[in-house]
Amino acid sequence: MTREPVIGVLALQGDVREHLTALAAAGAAAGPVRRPAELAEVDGLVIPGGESTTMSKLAHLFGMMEPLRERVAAGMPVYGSCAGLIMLADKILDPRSGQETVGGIDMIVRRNAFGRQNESFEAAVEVTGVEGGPVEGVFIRAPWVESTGAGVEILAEHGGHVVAVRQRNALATSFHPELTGDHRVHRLFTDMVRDAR
Ligand SMILES: NC(=O)CC[C@H](N)C(=O)O
Repeated sequence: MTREPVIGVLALQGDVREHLTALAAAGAAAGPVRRPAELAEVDGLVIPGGESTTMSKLAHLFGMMEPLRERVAAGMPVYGSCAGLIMLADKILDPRSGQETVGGIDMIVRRNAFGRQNESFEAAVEVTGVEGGPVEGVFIRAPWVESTGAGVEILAEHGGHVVAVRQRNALATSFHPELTGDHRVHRLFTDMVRDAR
């Protein structure tokens, strides 16, 4: 018997509850992760949207930065949306001073690239690997991917900018599928976690 995959949501800051709901709808057992011991228990992890500068600070404070780096480097499936995408970038073009990332995707990202809070928008985005038509992309002070290394698969673009990528075990989107009630991206990630076990 195979149990359902256990997927954590990094719960230091950001829209944790929405991801937990989407993961449950996608068929995963989902729970919040704040401590290294909780991280050790999960098969995969979502890093939510929020504010990457704050999340980075809290990850240090909670002793999570190194454990996160280790597990991502060891192949744990991980999905980051918006601020989570920034956390998975090997490099930020315009980091706040002292801002660090977990890394895992060979890309350079630009924070707040699509504009400020009041320039947030929604757009239909065709995502490679997501069947059944475009997803409704919710972009809130969203980053874009400025450049990618050779091992990075580009899954989606919007307005000529890369907004979804995958490299090995790491998936990331500039937008927030957890806010739409469409669980196809979470299902894609849940399948990645299932395949990795
Ligand atoms: N909605 C979001 O996650 C915004 C991300 C935010 N601009 C950051 O730099 O972290």
